[in-house]
Amino acid sequence: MGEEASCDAVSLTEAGTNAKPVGKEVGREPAAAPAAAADPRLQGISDAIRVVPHFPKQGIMFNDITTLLLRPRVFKDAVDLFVERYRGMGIDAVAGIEARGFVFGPAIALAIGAKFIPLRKPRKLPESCADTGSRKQLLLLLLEGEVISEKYVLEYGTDCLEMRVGAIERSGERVLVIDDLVATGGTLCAAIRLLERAGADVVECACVIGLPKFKDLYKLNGKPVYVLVESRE
Ligand SMILES: O=P(O)(O)OC[C@H]1O[C@H](OP(=O)(O)OP(=O)(O)O)[C@H](O)[C@@H]1O
Ligand SMILES: Nc1ncnc2[nH]cnc12
Repeated sequence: MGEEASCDAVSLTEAGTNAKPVGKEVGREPAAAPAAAADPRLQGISDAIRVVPHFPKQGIMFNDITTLLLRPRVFKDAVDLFVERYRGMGIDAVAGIEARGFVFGPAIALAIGAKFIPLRKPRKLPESCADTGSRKQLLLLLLEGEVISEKYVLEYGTDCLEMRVGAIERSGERVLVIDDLVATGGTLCAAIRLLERAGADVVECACVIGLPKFKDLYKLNGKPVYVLVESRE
């Protein structure tokens, strides 16, 4: 198992406001100027996201990606931008966060030749249960099917993510975490903690959208977050 992650989402009271660059890492300085920064596909992606005020709670500007999904050209552009960045980086697995990370993660995983690991909301993953076979077979089955959980706080509530430990098949597998959006970073923190507990090496987190008011405020155990566009709120 990996070391305990030092991972903190921001508290909502720390949030300020910020500008709106695109196609870049947040949460740590990029090693080089982002190649995607001037990519014309980014404007189309930004334009295709609907911003809904006061959903699901008063004061939240909700970034809705379902409008982007209705435009296949733009949807493909978003997937392609990630594929172009991560192809050839020796990524073994793409871990997608339920639910919206499941929309982008599998397409990216298939295109870069990686396996897909679903990080699920509570009580969706079956734990192994066996009443036949040898003691050794039973033990292996239970270990392989073990499900681990991490609770977290996000922009508008609390939740929990779960993963099957056996999805990481050898220590040090290189994993990319995918979601549609990073706000406080609470969800990504929980994802990193789960993967590291299972022995993975989390290379980077990648989201279509970043909320600028939270960037630079969260610590994700030193892991960078790459976002395509910043919210227009
Ligand atoms: O950075 P954070 O403050 O943690 O927030 C980001 C998370 O919030 C949204 O998911 P949500 O929990 O609403 O779940 P859903 O995708 O099932 O709607 C979004 O898809 C991210 O997973
Ligand atoms: N503002 C927001 N829009 C969409 N999803 C979110 N998850 C957390 N904050 C969000």
